[in-house]
Amino acid sequence: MSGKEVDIDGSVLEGGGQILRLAVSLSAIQQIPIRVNNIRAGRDKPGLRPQHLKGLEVARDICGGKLWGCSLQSTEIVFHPGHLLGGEFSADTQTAGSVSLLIQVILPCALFSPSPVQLILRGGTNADMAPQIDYTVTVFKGVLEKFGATFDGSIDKRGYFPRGGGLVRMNINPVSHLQPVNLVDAGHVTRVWGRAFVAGSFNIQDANKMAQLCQNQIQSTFEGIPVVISGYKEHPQQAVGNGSGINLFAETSTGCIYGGSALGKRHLNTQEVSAQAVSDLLGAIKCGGCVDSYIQDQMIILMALADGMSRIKCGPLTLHTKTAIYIAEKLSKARFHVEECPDGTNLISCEGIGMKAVSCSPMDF
Ligand SMILES: Nc1ncnc2c1ncn2[C@@H]1O[C@H](COP(=O)(O)OP(=O)(O)OP(=O)(O)O)[C@@H](O)[C@H]1O
Repeated sequence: MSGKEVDIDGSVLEGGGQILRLAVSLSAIQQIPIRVNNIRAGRDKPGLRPQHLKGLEVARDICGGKLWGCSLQSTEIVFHPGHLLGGEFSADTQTAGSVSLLIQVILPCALFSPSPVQLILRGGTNADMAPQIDYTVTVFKGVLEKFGATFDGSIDKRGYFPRGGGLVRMNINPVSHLQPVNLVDAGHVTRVWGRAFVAGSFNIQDANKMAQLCQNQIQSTFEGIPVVISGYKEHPQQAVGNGSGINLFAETSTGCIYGGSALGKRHLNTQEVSAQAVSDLLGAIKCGGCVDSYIQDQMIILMALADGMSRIKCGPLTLHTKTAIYIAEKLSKARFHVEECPDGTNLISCEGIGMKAVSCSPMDF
C-alpha cells in the first residue's frame, strides 16, 4: 500500500454501502487508488456485510485490481484498480444480499470495459432496502438507455429473505461514451403495468388479490389509460424459498418510467402490501419529477461519467442522492448543481467528464 490513495470517509451523509459501491466503481473506471474508512458507520452493524464483500471482490476482478481489508465486518479497505477487462464474472452473496446492488457496483465498470461482460450473479433478487431485480431491469434499464447504454439477460431463479439463492445472468456491451440526458418534461402517464408475485408456500390467490387491489386503486386514479397488473405464483424451479411482493411501473408521454414496489413479510397482509406499492408509485408520479426517488441516486454516476451536460428534474433530493453527488465530486471532475424550482421540484444538472472506453486495439505485426 503506497499511501497515494484518495481517502473516502464511509460515514458521510447516508453512511451506508452505497458510498463503497460508488467509490469503488469510480475508482476502477478512472484508475484512481482509494482508501475507504468508517465503512457503513451510519448503520446498526457497521463494516462489510457479505453482499458488500462480494461486490468488492468482483469489482477487483473486473479491473485486475488489488484489494486489502476485504473481510466481513471490516471498516476499512484499500483498493488499487488495474485495467478494466471484458469476459465472464460471477458473484454470490450467499445470503439474500441483493443482486441488484451487485449490479450497481459492476455495471458502470462493465460499460467502459474493452470487450463485452457477462455476469452470473447469485443472491436475493427481491430483497428489502434495495432495488428488486424487476426494478433494475425496467426502471434502471430505461434510464440507462437514455444515456445510450443497455444490457440484457435473464432472471433464472428468484431468491428472497433470508435464504437468497436467486440467479441472474446479464450481458453488457461496452459503450464508447455515455451521452448526456435532458429529462425535464415529465409529461402525463400513458400506461401502468406490474406484477404481484408469491413463491413457495404462499397461494396464487394472494398474488391475484394483490394484483386486483392495485389494479382497482390505480385505475380509479388514472381513468382511461391502460392498467395491467397480473398475479403470479413463481414456478418452484424458478424460486428458492418463500416470498411475496409487488412491482408496479408507470410510463409517461415523454418516456419517463417510475417504479413503486413492496415486499410481503412472513405473514402476508395483501392489503398492506398493495397499499404500500400503490402509494410508492403514486408518490413518485405526483412529485412532478421525471424520475422516482430511488433512481435519483442511481443515475448520479451516469451523469458524472457522461459526455456533456445532463439535466434531470426530480422531487425532493434524497440523502442517498446527496451522498452520491458528494462521492462523484470527490472522485471525479464532474460538478453538480441543484436548483430548487418554483413548483417544488429540483433540477439536478451536471457537466459530466466524458469518460471514454479503453478500446482493445488489435496487435500490429
Ligand atoms: N424500493 C426500492 N426500489 C428501488 N431502489 C431502492 C429501493 N430501496 C432502496 N433502493 C436503492 O438501493 C440502494 C441502497 O443503498 P444503501 O447504501 O442504503 O444500501 P446497502 O448497500 O444495503 O447498505 P446499507 O446496508 O449500508 O444500507 C440505493 O441505491 C437505493 O436507491
